[in-house]
Amino acid sequence: MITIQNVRKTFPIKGGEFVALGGVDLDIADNEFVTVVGPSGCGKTTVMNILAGLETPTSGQALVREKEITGPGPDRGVIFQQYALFPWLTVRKNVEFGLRTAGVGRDERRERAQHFIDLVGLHDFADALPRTLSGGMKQRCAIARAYAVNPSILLMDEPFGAVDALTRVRLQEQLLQTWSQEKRTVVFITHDVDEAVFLANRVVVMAARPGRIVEIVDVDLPYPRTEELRLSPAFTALRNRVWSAVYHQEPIA
Ligand SMILES: Nc1ncnc2c1ncn2[C@@H]1O[C@H](COP(=O)(O)OP(=O)(O)OP(=O)(O)O)[C@@H](O)[C@H]1O
Repeated sequence: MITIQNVRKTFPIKGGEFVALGGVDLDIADNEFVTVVGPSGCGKTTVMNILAGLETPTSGQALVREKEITGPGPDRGVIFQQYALFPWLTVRKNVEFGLRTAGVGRDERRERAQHFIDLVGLHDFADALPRTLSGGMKQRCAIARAYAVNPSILLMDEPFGAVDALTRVRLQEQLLQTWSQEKRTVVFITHDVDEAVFLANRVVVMAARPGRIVEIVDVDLPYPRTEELRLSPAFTALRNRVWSAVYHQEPIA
């Protein structure tokens, strides 16, 4: 369970302070898939950085299982838009990396890495170097690497932002397949309204100046989410609702 309680975050700027988050409250249940969508600068990455333990709130609290987040930890895996793979290591070695750091023995490392490499569909590329992989494959490798250390929470900041539209759709389906087999709590940031609705149990819509939550939309659609579902009236209705919440935000005085 993640609890965000009245979190404010300000940054000093010339002549005062900039309010990046002006009081954010959110509870996320274990194994829930939450997406966060909103215009540029509304504070999505700031929320993520606070959950990752890379930033601290100016006031308010962020907690995991009732314990205040005080820094990064193995209970939270972070996946960014840039792949952040080690270019000199093969897929397998990249996935094993965190396990090695955690002191997991060789055989178990192998086994766990192989499990997640298979799960993200990179079986045939386990011994390939990142530069020989497509963008989508690199991102699947990053997902396998995050999963391998067995965090209960995955924090994903625009992970599919750098790939083409078709690959993006495939990656969404792949991620949901992985998640349905290995449930984790996922907080997933995106600019893409379709992606936000397709993936989530709940879509959190944020607005800027100050960064805040303006609406939370329950996505009451069954998993597995399929292409057919993506084209259904129920999906379109939810997508339109989220779209309106994002793009028809009242400018505030
Ligand atoms: N270190 C900092 N110093 C000053 N301002 C900052 C700092 N970090 C973030 N901000 C400001 O806080 C606001 C929120 O930034 P954040 O990166 O969280 O937004 P975002 O919603 O993730 O945006 P985008 O979608 O463009 O990535 C922005 O206006 C940004 O300029």
